Amino acid sequence: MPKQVILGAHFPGVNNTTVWSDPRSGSHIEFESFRRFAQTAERGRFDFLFLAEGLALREQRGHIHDLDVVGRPDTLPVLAALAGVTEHLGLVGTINATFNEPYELARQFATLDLLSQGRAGWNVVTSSDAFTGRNFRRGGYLPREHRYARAESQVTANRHLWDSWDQDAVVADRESGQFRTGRDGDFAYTSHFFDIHGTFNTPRPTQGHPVIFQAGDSDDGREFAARTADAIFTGHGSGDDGRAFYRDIKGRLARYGRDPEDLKILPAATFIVGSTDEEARRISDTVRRQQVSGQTAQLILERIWNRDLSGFDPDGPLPDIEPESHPGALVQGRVQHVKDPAAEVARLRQLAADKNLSLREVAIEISARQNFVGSPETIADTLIESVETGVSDGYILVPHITPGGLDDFVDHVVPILTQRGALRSEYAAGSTLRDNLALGGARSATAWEAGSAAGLAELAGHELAGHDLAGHDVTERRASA
Ligand SMILES: Cc1cc2nc3c(=O)[nH]c(=O)nc-3n(C[C@H](O)[C@H](O)[C@H](O)COP(=O)(O)O)c2cc1C
Repeated sequence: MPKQVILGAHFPGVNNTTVWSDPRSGSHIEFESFRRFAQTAERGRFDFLFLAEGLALREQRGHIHDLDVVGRPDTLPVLAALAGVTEHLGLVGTINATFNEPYELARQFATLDLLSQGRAGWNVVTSSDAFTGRNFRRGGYLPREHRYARAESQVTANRHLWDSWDQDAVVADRESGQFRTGRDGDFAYTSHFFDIHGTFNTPRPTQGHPVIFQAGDSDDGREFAARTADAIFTGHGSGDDGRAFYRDIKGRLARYGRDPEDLKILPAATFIVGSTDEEARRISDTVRRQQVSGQTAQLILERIWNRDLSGFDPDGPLPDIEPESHPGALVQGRVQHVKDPAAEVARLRQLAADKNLSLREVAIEISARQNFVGSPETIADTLIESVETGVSDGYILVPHITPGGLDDFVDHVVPILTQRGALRSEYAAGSTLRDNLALGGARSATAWEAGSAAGLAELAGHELAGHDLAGHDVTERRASA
């Protein structure tokens, strides 16, 4: 039997992947789109649906990105509504750890977990810049390197809150008149970032703790995941790059007393299903042109040039001006910046010369590439092989058409995955998201903290001695915060 392929379905909302003009594309805010998408994922016996979070409308040249305006309704109400129209599907939402308070988040995720009977997951992100922070009363709160320290403290505080009630504390026995037993919701948690104590007012989540995801690629982000998360959402999804990321992350776990299976690695993946490989390739070429209009091509290259390229003809050659080395304020609200613009521009010029490409064709070439393109058999085999050979533990699929694009995968690829034994033929009765991901029971907050402390002590004595360790030195953080 092959290993099970974990499958998530990402409703992308705002994204250059999305071909909003396709007749099968629907609204990205009306509930009907989410309902249809979620029920399709459940028909395919996926593990979970996944939502990202956008806290600021991204800007380029001072203008907001058009798709942003319609694309990202608030995560938790959408997931709560979906809990009512699905039965088995996990509901994973991205919520930042920087601008929220533990008490409110613990209540929200406990409630989602209880409403959905154990299907909640939290993708913990930190967000990355003051541009996002200015929407909150704290402005550009927290230097980047301290955000993971807050995130870790945030998750730990949430775990203490979830642990404050016993699982079976509420008995509501009419005969005996006893309403509750067990622990009483008292909690106390103090760190550099929080000092909270009181009585938690929401019963323990069905899963004990909702499943914790992480997304963020720096060394601090990876260590945070190794210490704290049950799953990682990543862009490293194919070939040697995926394998290197997988090895790197799984290799960090032992230090914190964890096994490789305790943290699932789930890259984002786009797909194009055709009746043959050849047909899929043809569709893929068309989709890539749809995804990258002339104007989008200019925007994509501006992120590399860090300069206004609106005066350059998308169907003409690459701009003959040199890039600015620093991103400056041209692009706001995007997490990925090009590390060495001059080197990247040189690479693109070579690419354009080798293949005789226009500005737009270069943009198409370097972006919007679909991960899985082929017949249903080809895609199923590639997925299975990726999981068998240590590229990932599964994928979070991002259809380029929402909500209609997931049907191609569910109707054609899922039956083959099931037939090959790589995907469940039905959900196990009463299974939670944690069960479906084979994560085992939730560890207590105290057990997580002990694992982290032991690993951090070991780290401090080893290769990272002298490194900031995401600001774990409380004295230092106090001084600079
Ligand atoms: C695959 C991936 C998905 C992400 N999704 C989101 C998101 O939905 N919302 C958000 O605010 N940040 C998101 N982030 C950004 C991270 O929260 C983080 O702020 C950023 O990557 C900077 O951290 P890093 O230096 O560790 O990568 C994502 C990052 C990655 C790598």
